[in-house]
Amino acid sequence: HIPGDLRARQIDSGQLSAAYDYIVVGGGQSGLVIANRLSEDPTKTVLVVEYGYFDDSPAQLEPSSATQYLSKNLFNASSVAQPGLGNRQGIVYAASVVGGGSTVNGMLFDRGSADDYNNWEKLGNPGWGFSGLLPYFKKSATFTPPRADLAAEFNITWDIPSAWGDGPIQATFPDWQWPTIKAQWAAWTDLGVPINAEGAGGDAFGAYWVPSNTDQNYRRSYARNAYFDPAKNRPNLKLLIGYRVNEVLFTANKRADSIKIQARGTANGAPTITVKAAQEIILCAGWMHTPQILQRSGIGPSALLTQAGIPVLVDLPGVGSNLQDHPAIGINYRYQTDILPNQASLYTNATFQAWAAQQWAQRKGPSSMGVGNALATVPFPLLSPTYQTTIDKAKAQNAASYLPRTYTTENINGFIAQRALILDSFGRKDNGVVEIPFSGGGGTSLVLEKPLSRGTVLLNTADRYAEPIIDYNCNINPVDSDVLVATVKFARRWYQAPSQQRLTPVEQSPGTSISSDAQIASWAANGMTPSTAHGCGTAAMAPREQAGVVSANLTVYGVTGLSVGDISIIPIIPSTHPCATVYAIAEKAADLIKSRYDSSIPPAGSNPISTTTVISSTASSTTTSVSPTCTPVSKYGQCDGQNYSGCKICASGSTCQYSNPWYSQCL
Ligand SMILES: Cc1cc2nc3c(=O)[nH]c(=O)nc-3n(C[C@H](O)[C@H](O)[C@H](O)COP(=O)(O)OP(=O)(O)OC[C@H]3O[C@@H](n4cnc5c(N)ncnc54)[C@H](O)[C@@H]3O)c2cc1C
Repeated sequence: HIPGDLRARQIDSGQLSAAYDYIVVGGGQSGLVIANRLSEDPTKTVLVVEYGYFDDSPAQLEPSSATQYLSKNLFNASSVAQPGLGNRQGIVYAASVVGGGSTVNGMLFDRGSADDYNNWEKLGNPGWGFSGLLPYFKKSATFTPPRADLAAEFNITWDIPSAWGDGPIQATFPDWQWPTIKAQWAAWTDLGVPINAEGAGGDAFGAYWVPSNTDQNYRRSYARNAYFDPAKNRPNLKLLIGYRVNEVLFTANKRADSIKIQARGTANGAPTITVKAAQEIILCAGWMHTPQILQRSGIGPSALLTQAGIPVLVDLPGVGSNLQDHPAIGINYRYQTDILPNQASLYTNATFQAWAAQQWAQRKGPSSMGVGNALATVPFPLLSPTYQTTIDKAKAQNAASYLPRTYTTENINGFIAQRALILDSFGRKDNGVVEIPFSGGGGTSLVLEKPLSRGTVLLNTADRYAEPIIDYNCNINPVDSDVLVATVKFARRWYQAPSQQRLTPVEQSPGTSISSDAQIASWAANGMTPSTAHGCGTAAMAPREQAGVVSANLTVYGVTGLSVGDISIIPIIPSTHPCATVYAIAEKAADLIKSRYDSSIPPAGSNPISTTTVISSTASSTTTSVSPTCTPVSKYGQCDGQNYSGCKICASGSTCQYSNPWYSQCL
């Protein structure tokens, strides 16, 4: 169900204007933030083109959605076999729904440490240190404290002045915590891990509480309902869904002129529509597709483009390199003398279950929890007595030996510059190398926060419109394995710390038979995931000679009128779940874009699409058309689904709505 007011802003292809002042490619998390901010000025027109559809299911707003990751809202892709993981293929998470990752994610709403962002600045990006980003963190989010008795019982802490502002995204703590977590908190202190009162103000190291991005009724607060819906009365903001942006087209002097779009689900080579941008095109298609669109448009590593038969507009070796994520592995203990109630009580104890259901009917109790609200982000010196040996080993490495074979000198130099900063952070006590989330249960994840392995997202040269070839290159640098081995040993100490003993923890996995470093490393390689859905870095903000794709003002090197505003610009992955950081990036991007508004360019106006002048593509020779490609389906007709081969464009006044994999309907 789409409310009428929403429909008014949502357009179908027949309602497109020939040109807009700004075009945002991707109506995901960052795209909707940027579109909102740019359309605050009613004289500027903004078009957002999004491949996905709306997810209008109320269930998607519930805390339980935090772990659902519905495939209908994700791209269907996996990585190539990973030699560092016993040749297993890796899972790939990239959202394809209005609101993007913010619509589907786990709602754990944290930030990196100040040192993480300061590294971005030190890499050659003025204004991107923590002090430069903090105003944008504050501009994007509002924090509401939990109820006082819960905060007092669990010692939940926060510090509003240092971290929070009055932005559209709502953050708070759920109405519940599991009692066992108290012993777990105490165990950090047993091990000398500092407890920080607030992580979001730059102190995201040690152990700290993390709110969820929900409103006070524990409903998801995300890009769509916080940034897009409130803009409903703006006639200058338009969203086209169910369309894929194929390429950006350029004028002879390399100014981004327009985008070429194609209805979702139509065959490769099917007719396309071209829409012009007067001021700027902003790529917000996420870590997987922003580099792919650049590559298809002739901006990327020249060897790859040549292989794909794409004329090279700008040779930028950084496009699609520098892929980073947070690899992780689960560790599991059973508490033999568990405290009641615990997480299992929700399934095993009918009385508790009934009470929880009754509580949730009033939006209270355990069901208000998502994935949990406490993290330990452990600095290397606290994790392992041999941390300096690992740092020395990394410093002595020949960087190129562990980087993908496709990396050029620029890519290698970029990594060497990153490595110097990362290894400094390895030695610090105010930044963590590993994350251990805890919520009272016996199992947890051990998450590598600062991997040295780097991957790639490269165009499928045989079919540029197929999903790109993703290679995490995970666990290839042996230093990553060393850090993970140290983490497993440290996690065992945490479970065995005095404060946890009254729970009588018994190790289930990896199990006590896995004891030597080599055994732990092999267990990890065979079990770890290369991704915790934190893909980033594939159009990095860095100096061009270090394989940067965008400058510190987010414009793409070698062309004008084109920028990137999404997670791809992250040069070095921070020790945090990235959602809050993406909001800050997008808020800052919007300010940068506004500040370079070129008043000498005539406003785009609102001429209908039929007057569009088609600019020939430097990237591809597929035919371009400005009229709908088939007879639009009338309201209530089928418009998509497996084995459906009819027209996928809905008649004016209705849009194609997903019902299930077999059926979408014009509504
Ligand atoms: C399953 C999952 C769980 C996560 N859990 C957490 C969490 O608990 N905490 C946290 O902090 N972070 C989490 N994240 C990460 C966070 O949500 C993402 O990093 C963030 O949303 C990325 O924002 P983005 O704007 O860069 O990209 P996205 O939000 O992914 O937006 C990209 C958009 O572009 C569209 N698009 C792609 N290609 C094209 C094209 N060719 N044409 C038109 N449109 C296109 C896509 O459909 C998508 O909507 C999670 C992510 C996922 C996927």
